[in-house]
Amino acid sequence: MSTQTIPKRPVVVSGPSGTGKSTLLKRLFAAHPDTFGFSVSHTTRMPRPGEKDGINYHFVTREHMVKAIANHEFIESAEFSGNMYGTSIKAVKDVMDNSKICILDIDMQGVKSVKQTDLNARFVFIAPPSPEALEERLRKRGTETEESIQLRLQTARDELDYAAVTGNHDKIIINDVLEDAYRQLEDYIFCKDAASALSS
Ligand SMILES: Nc1ncnc2c1ncn2[C@@H]1O[C@H](COP(=O)(O)OP(=O)(O)OP(=O)(O)O)[C@@H](O)[C@H]1O
Repeated sequence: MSTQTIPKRPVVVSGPSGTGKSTLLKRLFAAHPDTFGFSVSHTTRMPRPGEKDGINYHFVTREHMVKAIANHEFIESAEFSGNMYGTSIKAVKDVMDNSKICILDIDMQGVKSVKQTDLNARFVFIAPPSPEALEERLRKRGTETEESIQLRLQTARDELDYAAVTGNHDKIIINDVLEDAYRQLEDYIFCKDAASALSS
């Protein structure tokens, strides 16, 4: 690795479900174990035995979370089985303060939301080689029902339309051959390609 300073700007990685984000990120984290940090999410659910506040989650009341969301303190939030979960802007800043690059694997709404903040993030979109390949990956993964696959493919169309607009992302990587896509991601994050040199 060169001595060039790597920007600590958060990197937002988005793309349709099944396009390979988790696969690429898992590899990135394994290859660079000390470079990246994760933002600690908030939740209104009770801590499970052994879970620590501020480590596993920021455990907060529903009242606190509702107020903070109304106050635009959150990038994204959602409700699952009666509990609220979300990522706050401060949680991302905490990662930066710790001299780590925060990677945010979020959806299109999350991307738009990050753009409204002062996080000065870089935006990477992971695209499938084709809609057919995306469908095949979702089916092969074997984690979704037919209904869920259809929903994901429908959402993918909107995400691809959004990504087709110049300027919405700083870097678009087509995840066809995994090895090639991984190299492009790594090069972009570590500023070894032209696009990142311009945007950092
Ligand atoms: N370049 C590739 N070629 C073929 N298959 C791939 C490639 N990249 C990932 N896959 C496979 O595609 C499937 C979907 O990948 P993955 O789970 O990483 O997607 P994701 O974008 O993280 O999805 P989600 O948003 O739903 O979490 C996995 O089974 C993975 O092994």
